[in-house]
Formats: sequence, structure tokens, C-alpha cells
Amino acid sequence: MEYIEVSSKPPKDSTAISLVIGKFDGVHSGHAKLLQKVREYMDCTLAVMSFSDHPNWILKNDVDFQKSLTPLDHKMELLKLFGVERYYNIQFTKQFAQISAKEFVMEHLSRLNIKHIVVGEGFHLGKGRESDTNDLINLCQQIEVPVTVIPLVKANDVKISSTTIRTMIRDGQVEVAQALLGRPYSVIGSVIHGKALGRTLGFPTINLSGVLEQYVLPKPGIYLGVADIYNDGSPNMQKNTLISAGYRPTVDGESYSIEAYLLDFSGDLYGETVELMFHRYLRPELQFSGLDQLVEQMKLDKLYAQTYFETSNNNRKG
Ligand SMILES: Cc1cc2nc3c(=O)[nH]c(=O)nc-3n(C[C@H](O)[C@H](O)[C@H](O)COP(=O)(O)O)c2cc1C
Ligand SMILES: Nc1ncnc2c1ncn2[C@@H]1O[C@H](COP(=O)(O)OP(=O)(O)O)[C@@H](O)[C@H]1O
Repeated sequence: MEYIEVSSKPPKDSTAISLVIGKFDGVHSGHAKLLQKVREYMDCTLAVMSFSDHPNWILKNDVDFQKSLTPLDHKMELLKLFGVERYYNIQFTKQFAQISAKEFVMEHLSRLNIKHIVVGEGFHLGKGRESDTNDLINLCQQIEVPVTVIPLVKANDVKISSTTIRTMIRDGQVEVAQALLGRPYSVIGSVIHGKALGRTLGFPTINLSGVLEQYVLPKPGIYLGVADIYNDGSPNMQKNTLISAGYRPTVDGESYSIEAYLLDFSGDLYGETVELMFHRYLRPELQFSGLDQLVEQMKLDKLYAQTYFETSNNNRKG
């Protein structure tokens, strides 16, 4: 995918594009509907124009929006699956937020050869979110670009939104989040060294770089999930896994961490790229009086996980 960083205006370009504009955090099932729709107009290059960091973080200092469901690289990987060929990343700054909708259309979008614009219902643009989709349609008429507005997608009457999904992840409701995302919530990073305690307990765990800083973090607890070990950028080997997310009150208690013990695996994963998918919340973190008690609990967790995955495998086979 072609990546274009936009610090002021997008560079002039004559390639005919269909342009989808939006934040697309999570690339959830609502976004998927929109992206499927835009493929109907795929007589030209499919481009997405998005923003980072989140406007609520930049403008309101709202820490809930400092982290994403899908940081930039992860989002681009998912968008690629929908056939997106070009990605404009607008550096969202306080200065950018001052631009009016009119200026954005007339002076920014007009530099591109846009054949079609697609946005979701509820899309706003311009200083203080001054303009809605009707204004966008009217403004774009002046540069002869048709705009399609895709209605919001609901699941069981619940509006699918990144904000709802963020709340669910923070509440540990990863199964409901999965239903809205259309995939399990996941984090991607490369395996780094931790404190090397896990192996002495008989439960080595992978730690991933960048995850804690960039991703919306699930409620502390022990989860069942799947680890995808990548090879050359693509998922390669899948392992069922136990994920420990949180403060590890028995050994640390100070800082949040995410680590995963892979079932049926032994080997060295340092430096590998791994995607950890959260399938199910198992239990809260517990504070044990010693490591022996912790290990006893981890053995029980492992037994539970083995039974769980065996059962769900058998159910799948029918
Ligand atoms: C299945 C599993 C369950 C865990 N449960 C707890 C827990 O209840 N309480 C806790 O303090 N730490 C828990 N942990 C985290 C361990 O304390 C941690 O993995 C261990 O200290 C190794 O740390 P290291 O990555 O620094 O080697 C759990 C880890 C795993 C893999
Ligand atoms: N079943 C397994 N699950 C997770 N990691 C494993 C497993 N088997 C071997 N490893 C390796 O062990 C490392 C973790 O060992 P650990 O003692 O927890 O050290 P650290 O936390 O310092 O990395 C992982 O990064 C990986 O390379």
C-alpha cells in the first residue's frame, strides 16, 4: 500500500482515486460495510484519508483517546485486506483543526483527482466539527465530486462504534467486542526480553514491544486467546494461548504488562512479530502469598485452557 504522510496539504496528484475519509480506528464491522460499498466504485485507485493522533487526544487531552484499537501499522494491514491501495495519513494538529470545511474541500481535496468520496453517516469536518455530510455534499458539488454517505451499521440495535468497542475492551468484554469488530481484539508487536522469571516457573511468557504505549489495554485479568506468529509480515503459525494482562500483583503490582504463555510450544521467539488475539476473559488477577501458589493456579489455568480449546475444536468439527 502506498503511504502518503500529510503535514499540511496532500501533494498534488493526477491518479484517479475513490476516496474514503474517516478515522477507522479498529477497522470494525461498520467500517467493513463502508469499505465493501466503496469497492463497488473501484474503477480507480482506492484511497483512504485518515487522521492521527485522535482529535479528542490532541484537542481535549482526553487520555482515553491517546491509545488506539488499531495503531497506524495495524490499521493499514487491515485496510489492505479490503483492497485499499493508498493511505493518506493527515497529521492531526491543533493547527489542522482550525481549517474550515470549505478550505479543506477547496484547497486540500481539490489537489487530488477524486472520482468519488465515501464517508459514514455522522461524519463531520472542519473547525469545531462545523460541517456535516450535507455540507460536504454541497461543497464537493463545487469541485464536481460526488459523495456517497453510508448509513451507520447496527448489531442488535447497538450502533457499532470505536468508542463502544474501546469501553468493552476496558471492561474485559472481549467476546462482545469481537462481535462488533468482526474479529477478535488483538495487539501486534515484536517479542522482547522481560525479567526471565517465567521460564523458572515453568511458564515462559512472551512480552511484546510497543503494545502498552499504543493500544487500548484490556481490563486486567487472565484471558484465553490465540497467538499468531508472523513470518515475513504474514500470519504463519497459530498457537492457543493464555494471556496475562495487568499488574501481576504477586510479583510486581506496579506496572501494567501483557504477556502470553503459548500452549504446545517450546522454542525461542525473541525478535519475532506476534499477534495476540483476546478470545475470552477467564478470571481476575490474584495476589498469591508466594510463587508456588501462583504456579499451582497457572497449572489450573493451563488445564482449563486445554479443555476449553479441545471442546471448541470438537464443536467446530461437529
Ligand atoms: C496463565 C497465567 C496466569 C497468571 N496469573 C497471575 C495472577 O493471578 N497473579 C499474578 O500476580 N500474576 C499472574 N501471572 C503473571 C506471572 O506473575 C508472570 O507471568 C511471571 O511473573 C513471569 O514474568 P516474566 O514475564 O517477567 O518472566 C500469570 C501469568 C500467566 C501466564
Ligand atoms: N510456550 C511458550 N510460551 C511463551 N514463550 C515461550 C514458550 N516457550 C518458549 N518461549 C520463549 O521464552 C521466552 C520467555 O521466557 P521468560 O522466562 O518468560 O522470559 P522473559 O519474560 O524475560 O522474556 C519467550 O520470549 C519465548 O522466546
